[in-house]
Amino acid sequence: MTGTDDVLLVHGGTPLEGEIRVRGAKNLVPKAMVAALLGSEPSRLRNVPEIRDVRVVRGLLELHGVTVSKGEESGELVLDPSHVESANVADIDAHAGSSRIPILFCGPLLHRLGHAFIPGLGGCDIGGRPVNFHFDVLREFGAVIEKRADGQYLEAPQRLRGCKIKLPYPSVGSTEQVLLTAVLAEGVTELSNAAVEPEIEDLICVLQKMGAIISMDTDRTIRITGVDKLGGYNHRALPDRLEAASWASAALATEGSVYVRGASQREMMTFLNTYRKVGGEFEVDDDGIRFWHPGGALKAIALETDVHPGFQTDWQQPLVVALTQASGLSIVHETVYESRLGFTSALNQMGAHIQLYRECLGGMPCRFGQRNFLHSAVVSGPTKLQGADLVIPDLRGGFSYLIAALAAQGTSRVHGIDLINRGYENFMEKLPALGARVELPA
Ligand SMILES: CC(=O)N[C@H]1[C@@H](OP(=O)(O)OP(=O)(O)OC[C@H]2O[C@@H](n3ccc(=O)[nH]c3=O)[C@H](O)[C@@H]2O)O[C@H](CO)[C@@H](O)[C@@H]1O
Ligand SMILES: C=C(OP(=O)(O)O)C(=O)O
Repeated sequence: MTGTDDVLLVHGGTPLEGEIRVRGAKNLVPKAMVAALLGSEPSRLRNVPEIRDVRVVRGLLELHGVTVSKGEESGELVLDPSHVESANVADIDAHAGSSRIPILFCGPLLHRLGHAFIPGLGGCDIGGRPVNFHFDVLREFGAVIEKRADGQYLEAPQRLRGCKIKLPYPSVGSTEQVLLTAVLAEGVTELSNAAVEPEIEDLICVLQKMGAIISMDTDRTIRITGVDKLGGYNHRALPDRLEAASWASAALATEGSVYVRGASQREMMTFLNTYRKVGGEFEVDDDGIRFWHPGGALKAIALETDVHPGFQTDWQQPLVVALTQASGLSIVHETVYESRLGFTSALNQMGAHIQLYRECLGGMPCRFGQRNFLHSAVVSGPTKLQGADLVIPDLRGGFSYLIAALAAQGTSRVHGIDLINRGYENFMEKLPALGARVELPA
């Protein structure tokens, strides 16, 4: 989608009503695809959504000699890593800036080839997003890393060795980096202060199916005993709890009712508690969750994002739009990314009252408190929103703008909607299916 195709006209004021389906998680599927590189046999991944991050990783895997084909069922990929050693990676630069996943190729490529080249990373612009933890842990395993103008060049002069690591912060990507590297390293790796997001547990399930030996303690410690060889896996990806929560927030902000087929309660417990506190209702059944606005006033809340099992940061932006419709003052403290509240200035242009603060307004001071980042917000509501011209800043901010435009009176022009394809499967079909009045400009 380019040019005017990348603009969506949203005519607001209609509640979202109906049913949509979510498939496998954006934050698991691409990583499970990378894990296939570690195997000596083909892997089968099911419940794969058609989103851009999956296409990007597919392209990178193919460049590295992995054959990726459709399986028998819809949403199934078969990944065959038999020819990785003979791959030609001359075109890898074309993938620079496309997503954050290339950094996770380090361990698997070092094991298979003894070297790896990682082009510049992409991902959402919601903070500095350094990768220092990743390279620090890879050095602990014995990798040698050289920064070049076009990316990072890594070598493993000998087989990588298991090690004892403590992450400075429970980073999701760094935990996955350790897992994907330690499973084939020599000896035992002990990772403390690890992230324990549901997508990480699902990645551990994938690796265990391949033959890895991984145990998790209750204190964020993960122990991995390296093995000499891994096989393939057959795995159904866990559902996307982030997309599910986005549709739930859209139902609340537009005073609608949306059944999210595929949504799973277990991974959404913290979100569901918060949803209930705001005044949203939900009903869980075996196939999904229905979310709705029961009528009457929504309630203001205090919200702090955190690592799992806290309130996931990717849930924050869509829910903030619903908080503009709650009565009273809501407080939002973003503790995972230092710049994830910038999207609120456009909401203010639409009529919201959101004031940002440098101080930690949550219960606990966070890493950003003394560092001049506008990472807390006070949302005063309820406020009527008016349609506006909006430019999408990042993935969740983009979906939040769609929600705001749907909740607003009048028409909004939303620019840059292609970015939403990174993580929301078929959202252009799902919106009208829920009764949203959206159109591409003539
Ligand atoms: C593709 C994917 O799965 N993306 C998710 C992943 O991102 P990602 O894995 O990039 O996020 P991390 O958990 O690593 O980042 C968390 C915090 O750690 C910091 N940090 C991280 C690595 C590092 O080397 N140095 C460092 O300082 C980051 O700047 C950030 O402040 O987890 C985030 C937190 O749940 C989610 O918002 C993203 O949707
Ligand atoms: C921040 C996100 O993703 P990424 O890490 O891929 O940029 C997200 O999914 O909201």
